[in-house]
Amino acid sequence: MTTTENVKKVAQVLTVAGSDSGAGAGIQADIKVCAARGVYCASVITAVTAQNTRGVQSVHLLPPDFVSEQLKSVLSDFDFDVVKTGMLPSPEIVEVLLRNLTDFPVRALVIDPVMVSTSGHVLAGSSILSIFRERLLPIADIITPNVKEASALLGGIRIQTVEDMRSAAKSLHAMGPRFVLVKGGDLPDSSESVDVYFDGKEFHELRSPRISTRNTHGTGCTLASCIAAELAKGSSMLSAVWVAKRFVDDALEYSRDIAIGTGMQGPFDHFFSLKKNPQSSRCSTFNPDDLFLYAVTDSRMNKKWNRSIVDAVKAAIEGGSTIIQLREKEAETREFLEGAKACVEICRSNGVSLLINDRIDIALACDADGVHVGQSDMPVDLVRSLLGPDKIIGVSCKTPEQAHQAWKDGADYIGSGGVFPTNTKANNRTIGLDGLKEVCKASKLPVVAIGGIGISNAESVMRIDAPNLKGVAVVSALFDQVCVLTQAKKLHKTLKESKMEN
Ligand SMILES: Cc1ncc(COP(=O)(O)OP(=O)(O)O)c(N)n1
Ligand SMILES: Cc1nc(C(=O)O)sc1CCOP(=O)(O)O
Ligand SMILES: [Mg+2]
Repeated sequence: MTTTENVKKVAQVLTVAGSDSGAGAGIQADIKVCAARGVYCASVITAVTAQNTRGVQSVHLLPPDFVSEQLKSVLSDFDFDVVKTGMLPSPEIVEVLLRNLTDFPVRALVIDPVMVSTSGHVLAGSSILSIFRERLLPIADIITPNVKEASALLGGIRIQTVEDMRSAAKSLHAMGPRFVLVKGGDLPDSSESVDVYFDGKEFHELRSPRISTRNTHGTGCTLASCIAAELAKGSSMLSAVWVAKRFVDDALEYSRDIAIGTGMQGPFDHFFSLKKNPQSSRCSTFNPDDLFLYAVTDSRMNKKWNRSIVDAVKAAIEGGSTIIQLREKEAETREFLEGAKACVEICRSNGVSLLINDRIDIALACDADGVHVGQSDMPVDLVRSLLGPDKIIGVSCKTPEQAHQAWKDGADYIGSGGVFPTNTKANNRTIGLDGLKEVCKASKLPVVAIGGIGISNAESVMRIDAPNLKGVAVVSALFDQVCVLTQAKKLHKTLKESKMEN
């Protein structure tokens, strides 16, 4: 028996779904992803499937009364933050779910309208469509259909383009859910995986490179459960959706070549983050192309222009910045932490990574995506051991020796400068374009150039012949300006043009 004084609240999800004997999808995937995201997951089983990596051999529906028994057991006992549904194979089972949700109201409901398995087996037929449309969708916080499921829910309309996905998302939103995510993984002929998110007012297209692997069984269940897990921890909806998309991409990337089973639909590894080796092919959320337009904030400039850190970051992202670093040299710890937490939320909602300059403590406290450290800050190997394998670590290097060490220590990227003289950082040694080239040549790591860079000279930087030079990091060119948004847009355009010319 626990007393109320010493209880520690644990984020909790309930999944109501089918069992997959191969453990790639269904209940088994849901429990794994929640565990990987640090969330407790209870399970109510609606059906038991006999399936493996070759397909679904047989499906056994549990009696609705017994599904109801399970729902009552857990809903009357646990304090769920989110209920997530997967395979709801009959109208009777949907009916008992609805009844239990009336008896035990929940805070958030994530509906993954599972209808057909990856192998093409029907898991819930057309008989469930009307109860879904009329009773379940109107109470959902988010629904996550793929294009086939979206089409079925909308009476069989054709969905073949991103434009079709947008109008499908709008029509589904009109049926009542607060948010809609139409997953475009099945769209033909695309090098990208594009998901369309609609909140009733705005659309967001969530894009990522398509990962070529046979190990995709369970991606839908994983995505929906990861959204549920992030919501349970307190994320906003858009931020939860971005985190879930990145989680699935990272898991697929890590599991690209694993071999489990002999069929065409292999499972992937939900616990990849426990296994990654910092020295080798780490596949954190870091994409080197994110270094393209790297915005570094400055507390003095924000003060001078009477701008909050949040407004500065919002404008930089809207203008096309692809990664943000909070470099608040003069901020008090408490004020910095509050600003950093708000910026983490904004960045997550826009799929942009947020790093903290120097302050490992702040990065840990606000769950930032990583840190940037210099040669006189905490050593990279120690930062890695404090932050773990998933976080992004950047390190400043002025020499080939430092660049070589950065890779050995497990950094993700190098910031190299000052390329040109700067007024932003006192007594900074300028290394010039030649110094930048030497650093790039000495390392396998991606490099971002920094120091005195702006619209007038960004092209000369991007033109140096170094494939691992990924972009420019700027402070005053964005933040010591009347309008951050306008300057970010202009710089983004200049960078894009010089990239196309290369
Ligand atoms: C992207 C990037 N590159 C270099 C730096 C400089 O870091 P550091 O040498 O630690 O100097 P301070 O920024 O702490 O003054 C950076 N911040 N970002
Ligand atoms: C923070 C920082 N680091 C540098 C380095 O050489 O490592 S130069 C620099 C300041 C960059 O500011 P601006 O874009 O205003 O010149
Ligand atoms: Mg530093």
